[in-house]
Amino acid sequence: MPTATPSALAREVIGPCPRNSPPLARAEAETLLAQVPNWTLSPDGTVLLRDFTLPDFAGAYALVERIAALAEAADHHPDIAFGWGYVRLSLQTHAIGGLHRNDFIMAARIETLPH
Ligand SMILES: C[C@H](O)[C@H](O)[C@H]1CNC2=NC(N)=NC(=O)C2=N1
Repeated sequence: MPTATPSALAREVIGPCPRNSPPLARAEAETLLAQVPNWTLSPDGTVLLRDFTLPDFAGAYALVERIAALAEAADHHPDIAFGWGYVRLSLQTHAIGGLHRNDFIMAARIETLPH
């Protein structure tokens, strides 16, 4: 269960997102998606998605705890669903109802967690 070295994207600062910022256009989101290859875009291009498979419920719960701690530290929070053997994440910047660079930074940070 090695911890990945943070990518350049993961080391960027998650800054404030003014409510009038335009969400990323689909083409911009797809360019950033190349830097978080385990993630996908929702069909409408407004949400970043990631599924993890874990060995059991305890493994899923432990990963949720690590993600929650990271999210609190960054003040940027994915929606999380989990159960026996899985964790499902959705990331969006609620303030703008779409994707911001912050979502991709958070996704890249989540990739550094052991799982
Ligand atoms: C006040 C606080 O900084 C904001 O509500 C933050 C908290 N976490 C957040 N998380 C996400 N995913 N989107 C947001 O817009 C958001 N806003």
